[in-house]
Formats: sequence, C-alpha cells, structure tokens
Amino acid sequence: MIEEAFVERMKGYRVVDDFPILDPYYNVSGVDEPYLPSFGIVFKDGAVLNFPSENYFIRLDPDDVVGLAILGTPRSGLSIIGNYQQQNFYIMYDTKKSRLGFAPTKCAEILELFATLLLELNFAKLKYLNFVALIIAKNTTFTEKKCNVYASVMGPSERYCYNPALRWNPQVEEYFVKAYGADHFARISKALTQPSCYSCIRVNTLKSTSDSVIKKLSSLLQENGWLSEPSKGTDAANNSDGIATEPVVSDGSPDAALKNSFISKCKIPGLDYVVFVQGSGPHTIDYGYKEDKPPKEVIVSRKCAEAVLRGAHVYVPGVLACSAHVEKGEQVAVSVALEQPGADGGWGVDPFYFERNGLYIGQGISMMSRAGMFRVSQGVALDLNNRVFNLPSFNDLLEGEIFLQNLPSIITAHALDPQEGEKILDMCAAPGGKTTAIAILMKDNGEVIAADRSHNKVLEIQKLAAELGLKCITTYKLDALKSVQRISKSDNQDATQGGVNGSIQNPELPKSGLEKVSDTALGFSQDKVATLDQPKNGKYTSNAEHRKNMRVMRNGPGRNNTLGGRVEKCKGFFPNTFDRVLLDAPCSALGLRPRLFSGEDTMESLQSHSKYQRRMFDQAVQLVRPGGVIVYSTCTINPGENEALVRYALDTHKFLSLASQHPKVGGPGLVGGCQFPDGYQEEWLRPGEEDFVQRFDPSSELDTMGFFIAKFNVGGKDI
Ligand SMILES: C[S@@+](CC[C@H](N)C(=O)[O-])C[C@H]1O[C@@H](n2cnc3c(N)ncnc32)[C@H](O)[C@@H]1O
Repeated sequence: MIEEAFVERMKGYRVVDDFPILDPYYNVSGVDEPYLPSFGIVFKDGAVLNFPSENYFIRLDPDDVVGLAILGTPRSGLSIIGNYQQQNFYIMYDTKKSRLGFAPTKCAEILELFATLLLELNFAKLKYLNFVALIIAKNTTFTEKKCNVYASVMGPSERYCYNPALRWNPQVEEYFVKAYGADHFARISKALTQPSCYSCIRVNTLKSTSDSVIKKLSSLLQENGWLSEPSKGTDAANNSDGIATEPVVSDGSPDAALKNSFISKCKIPGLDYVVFVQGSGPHTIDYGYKEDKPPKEVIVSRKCAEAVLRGAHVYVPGVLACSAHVEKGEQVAVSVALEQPGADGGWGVDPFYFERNGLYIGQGISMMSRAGMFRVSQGVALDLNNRVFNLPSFNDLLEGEIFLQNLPSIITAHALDPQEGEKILDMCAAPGGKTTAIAILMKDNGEVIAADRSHNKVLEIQKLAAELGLKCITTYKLDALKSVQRISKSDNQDATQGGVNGSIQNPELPKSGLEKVSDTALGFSQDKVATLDQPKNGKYTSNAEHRKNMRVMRNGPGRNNTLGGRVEKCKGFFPNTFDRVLLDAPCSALGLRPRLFSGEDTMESLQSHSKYQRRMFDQAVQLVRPGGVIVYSTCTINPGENEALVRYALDTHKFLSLASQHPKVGGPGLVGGCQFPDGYQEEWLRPGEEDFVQRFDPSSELDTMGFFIAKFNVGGKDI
C-alpha cells in the first residue's frame, strides 16, 4: 500500500535517486561478499521501501525533508553502518577522504540528519537500513532550502551538457572585475573552463626536425583514427589559434586531415620548430536521455575531469561514484563533482550533490564493471570515446623528439634569449619544460643550472633532460628564497665576488682573492675571472670541460646529474654568477586551463603568492651580473602577481629596466592599480610600460593559457 501511494506520489516528477551508491562491497552482515546495492525510502512512520532497480521520479513537497545516507567502505572513505537489531548505528570514515572528498563536516551533517530521523522512526521496521540512500520525512527540523535544491526541476538539455560556471571567491571576483571589467572577466572565466583547442608541441631540434615530426605524427594520428574520422561534433567551430599555417598531412590528403584534426607548423618567426595539432570542441553530445530513463553515469573528481578535457581517459582513482548495475562494455555518461559551499563556509566535494547540470564532459565505455571500479586501485575505468573536447593524446609518442608545452612557456624561453656558452639559472625549474627549451636554444652549449625546492621534482628535470639528450643541464635541489650563497667569515678570506668586470656588487663580499668553489656552494664566477685552465697533456681545457672534470672527480664516474637518481643539494650561488636568470615563479596558477573550480583562492592567498614571488625576485636580482637579464613569468591572470611584481621590481631595484621581448605574441599588461578596502593601493604598470610585457589572455584569439612574461635588463648595480 505504501508502495502504491509512493508510486502515485512520484508520478511525473524528476529523478532524485540517481545517486549512485558508492561501494558494492559494503558488508553489513560481516560476510565479505559483494552485493548489488539499491536505494530505499524510509517514511516517517517507519515504513521502508526498497528499490533494487534504477530510477524513480519523486516530487518533493515543500515541507518534505530529504536526507541522503551513503554507504561505503572505509577504503572509499566513508561508511555508515546501521545496525537495526541493536537499534544503533554509527558512522566511520577514514583518512582516505580524497576518494570521496567528503569533508568531516559533511559527514557530521549526514550523521546528524540520519540520527534525527532514526530517532523518530520505528527502528524495528528499518530492515533495509543498510541500503537506504534516500530518506524522506515530514515535519522535521531540516531546512526547506535543502528541499528546494533537490526539488528544483531541471530539463535534460540543461543538465546533459557542458556549460560550467567557474566559481570564484567573491572578493577575488570583485578584484578581477575591477582589473578587467565585468564582460572581459566573464569571458576569461568562461575560457578558463575550456581547454585550448590545439596541442602545442616543441620539437627537440637537436634530435629531429618539424617536418620529420609532422610526418611521424600524421601517420601515428592517422593510425589512431585522428586524421580520418569525421568530426563527432555538431556545433561550435574549431577555435583558431590564429598562428598556424595550412594543415600538413602525411598522405597528401588534406581533406581527411581537416575532418577532425590537423597538424601545422607555427608561423611565428623563429618558432617553426613548434608544431600545432588542432583539436575540436565543444561538441554537443547526445547522452541518450529518455524521459523515465536517464543514462547511467560515472561521476569523476574535478582533477580527473580536467585531465579528461585535455584528452586523458578516466582512470580508476578519478572515479567517485557510478550508477548501479554498470557492467564492463556499457556506455555511460561522465559528469564531474565540483566543490560546493559547505556549512562551515568552506568548500567540499559531494559526488551526490544533484546539481551537475552543465557538468557532463563526455561519454565512455566502461572498461570494468562498477564493482571492479571500486575493487581495483588503478587502471583505465572508462574509455572516453565521445568527448566534449577532442584533443589527441601524445603520451609516450616520439619520446625524446618532442615535448608537449604551452606556447607561452616556449615564448618565455625565447624572451630570455639565452646565448650559446652562457651561464643560465632557472630558479624554479621543475619539471624542466623551460629549462630544456633554454638548453635547446643554446644548442646544448653552455651551462643551464636548473634548481627546484622539491627533491622529486628535481629528479623529473633530470629525467626529462636525459630523455631529450641534453648535457648542459645541471640540477640542484635549492630553495629559491636562499639562492644567494651567504659567505661565512672563514670563507671571506679566500672568496671573491663574481662580477664580470670585477666590481664589487655585494658589500658583504671581500674585494679580492679567488672565489671559493665548495662542493655545494656554486659560484661560477671564477670562470669569468679565469680564462683558460692550465695546459693538460699539452692541451688547454675549456672552462666547461674543466667544470665537468671537477664534477667527475667529485662525484666519481658514472654519476651524471641528468641520468642518475641522485639530487645534489646546493647552498646557493654567489652574486653576479649568471648571465641570465629565469624566475618562472610558483603562483596561484589561475591561468591554467581547463579549470573547473577557483573558489578556494582568496585575496589573502593571492597576496601571499605575491610576497613569496617578491622575495624570490630579490634573490634573482642579486644573482644576475650587471648587463645580464632576468625573465619573470607566471601562469596566472592575477595582476597582483604580474604587473604589481613588475612595479615592485622597478621601484625597488633602480638598476632594472623593462626590456623588449622577442617574439612578442602576448598582449599588453595592465596599467593602473587597485585600491583595497583597507586602504592598500596596489600599483601595476605605468603608461608606456604596458607593451614591454606579454600578457596571454585565455579569452583571446590565441587560445592559450593565461600567462605573463616580463623581461628586465640589469644595469650597473651601484645605483
Ligand atoms: C611554475 S612551476 C615551474 C615550471 C617550470 N619552470 C617548467 O617550465 O617546467 C614552479 C616550480 O617552483 C617550485 N618551487 C616552489 N617554491 C620554490 C622555492 N622556494 N624554491 C625553489 N623552487 C620552488 C615548485 O616545486 C615548482 O616546480
């Protein structure tokens, strides 16, 4: 009877029980065997309706209260265990919250909700408690707001599409609106939610050529169906990067190439070793929605979704939830669970949150059953065969010959303008994208010091340098905030400064004597002072050879920094050691695309990035010799980390001046500033300075990530 009444009540209303239950191995009975979970409804009078089947339509009255009880194992992060016989239940969650992303407050909320309801229910009748996913009760204390969220009616076309709105912290949003204007910021915000519609490949010119890479990629992409399949999209046209040449294909069939993807050389002067592979999107996908039968779906984490939008498949760790009864080989819709505002004012991920409208990123074939997805810890869960954005994946393709890199990053290496034989410092180098670009521009001739704070990331630089066959890169684990070597009193007796022309730049340093090169303190300035080493076997050795020999002597044979697994620590470098320094600073990364959530960045966190960057910049300034160059870059749209850093640099270090950059591809910087409510005035560029910097706007025709590059000439430091 209840069932009938209930079905009557549900007629014609939207789905509310398509929340997939997380864990098919929830073990109520103590017997470790899988079962197929189902949904249940508990009425206030204690009656329970269990739904072993798929979807039901329920309309909630305004005074209905909805609670969601979630079953899962400690492995997946959360368990609610109901023990109706002993008339108690408790909630367990372990530290692996990342899998579900539940904040404890959320669990507490659910617990509270569950507890309140249980107290009002007749326990003895809760025979399906272990399966309960949805609870409805009348006249409890839960807010109507919650009901409204669940009760809002939504059409399938609104839901089954990709149209995310990036959430920002309100103060950050206000600040950006002041900087860019509301319309422009809305366009930037929108662009950030989408990937660039092309992949940018840097050819390792020491090993290959663009033509050869294009040929190889064309046939590889053709083999994988990329150059021959008709486009799956129906609507939006491919975005043009505005800088590609005509499509190039291997088999002379331009028609085929244009259907889905094409390969072209970059036509910016000097960048013909950069190859673009055009992707497509956003496409409209038919998810097969039927009025009373929504598609089965898999909900993935935000990070997973962002990777999928860039061309990846869905891997098991990215799966947060899955509809019931999904079997291997089934077609499923893929949506993303985004952070939602929590009761505590923070953000939490709740994969059961219903509002996933506009958050569908494609369709895929499940590579394992639903049970499998929660049993194994790795592997491909879904093969995404119908994507909102189609971008070919280049994983493991042409290893050593190519490197996938954003266009602005490639341009950063050019802005530095490294010359063969020079000494370059890349202060925050990992994973080594720009380091290797610099080394290649120098034809592997000179010395590129690649430092990073993180041991493991330094290993990544080594790996990449080895893969690309670059010998001029030396890696160190070094905190950029301590990049300048402090000289102890004893060192002073035989240490010297390292200016090119012997001028003293650092008052702490002695004025004469030879610079001490210790195992770890790496001032290279002695090479500027010394010319050639003593003849050995009647031959002079170059400085580079000498340094290499020194390294071999110190480290023993076979210990090559770019091949080995060891990371050398370094105490820093003496002032004026380098011809050029790149500071590709750690930043808020608010230019990275695609990005589906930005709510966690606050004005405070943005300002702390700025402070950190200024301190690093102060170190960079000391390490470059007079006449040298500093390039500062970030991948954020935040003027506080970009133009405001330039202002700080120019106002603090009077011997710095902005330098022109080549090639100039990005747009001008922001002039003006921003007044904060506490009276603080942030200053950006002054008129006349804006064209010296390059600002890559994600909403512009170039379709790049958000990026910023400033280049400084270092004058005489005694100003
Ligand atoms: C923007 S990423 C650099 C990307 C790199 N330049 C590339 O193109 O591949 C910033 C790097 O700064 C490093 N980092 C953060 N704080 C640092 C510090 N205090 N000293 C040195 N490196 C730091 C991070 O480990 C990270 O690898």
